[in-house]
Amino acid sequence: MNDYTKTTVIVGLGALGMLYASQITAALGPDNIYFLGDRERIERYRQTPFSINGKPFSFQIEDCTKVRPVDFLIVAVKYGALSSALDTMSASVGPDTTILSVMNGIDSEEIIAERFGREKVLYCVAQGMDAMRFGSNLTYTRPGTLCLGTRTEGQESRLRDLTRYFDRAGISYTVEADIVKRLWGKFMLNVGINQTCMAFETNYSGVLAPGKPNDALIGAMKEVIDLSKKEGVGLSEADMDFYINLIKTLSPEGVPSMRQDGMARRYSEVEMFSGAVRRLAAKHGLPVPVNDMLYEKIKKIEAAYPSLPHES
Ligand SMILES: NC(=O)C1=CN([C@@H]2O[C@H](COP(=O)(O)OP(=O)(O)OC[C@H]3O[C@@H](n4cnc5c(N)ncnc54)[C@H](OP(=O)(O)O)[C@@H]3O)[C@@H](O)[C@H]2O)C=CC1
Ligand SMILES: CC(C)(CO)C(=O)C(=O)O
Repeated sequence: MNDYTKTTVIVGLGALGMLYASQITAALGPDNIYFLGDRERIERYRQTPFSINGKPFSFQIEDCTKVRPVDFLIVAVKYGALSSALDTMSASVGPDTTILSVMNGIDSEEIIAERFGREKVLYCVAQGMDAMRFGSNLTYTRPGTLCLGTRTEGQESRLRDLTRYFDRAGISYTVEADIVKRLWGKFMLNVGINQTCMAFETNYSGVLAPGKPNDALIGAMKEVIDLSKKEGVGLSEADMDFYINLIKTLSPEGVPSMRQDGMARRYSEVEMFSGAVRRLAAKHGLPVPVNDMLYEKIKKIEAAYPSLPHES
């Protein structure tokens, strides 16, 4: 089978799902890429006009119960939806399927590996994109990069197959020597920027300027540096500066995915960020007051949502 006929399936028709589907379709055509849905989603999506940068976006969607195992599977849902996504994707996973999670946080790969087998899961960190989804409309100017790596012996050929496919699909990637450090570096950024933008209801310029949000950004990231040392990962302030500089390359009016959730009154990934920091910090007896403050602020915002919103 050549790389043009490899089949890719995406779980999560949101910001990143649309971003990668459109890139793959533009390079390789629409035939071998589709989204997975249950009956309700398929019906709902058929009645919804989707767009990317103002242009209509069309896509294939298949009933998740009626599909066969595929070559590549991209998991692109929010943290709260991961457990349902595992059910959605189960018929698409066979012994040769390679699974990639573009989710933020430090544990989605572990959760997926527990269900489907660790040999199938390559590690991935999605960074540098300025994707913003409001409703069914995605805008972006920077598609970012997927940082890839392995943590299980014997995955070299899976990684080689994937990078060959990405070369043809025009998806930017790097292969990381230390994927755990990369995962934690991005986690540190999200714990800072995503939570601060949501908690203070602001955008990148509001967080980067001197003031309380900026203090929270730096404080929350420094707590992750301390935690990373306890966990044997060893992030440094140089890593923090690298990630803050990355945010400075994005549009000052832009907002991260978590603030997009807040604006749409969707429950956020707070458990994947300060929730995880607090759980790990408790294990080490490490105080994390900035993350405690952000956690409480975000929970309070969510508690004031008018009614249970739909996930999208
Ligand atoms: N947006 C960004 O710029 C970046 C995001 N990330 C991370 O990537 C992950 C995805 O984020 P993002 O793309 O923004 O998320 P979105 O909220 O834009 O999209 C997630 C989509 O998943 C769908 N979904 C939920 N459950 C299921 C299911 N069981 N089966 C099929 N579809 C499902 C939802 O659709 P429905 O409406 O039908 O429920 C929703 O549209 C997150 O972990 C985020 O932190 C990482 C880097 C950048
Ligand atoms: C920090 C950022 C914007 C990186 O692209 C991100 O990961 C997010 O929006 O969740």
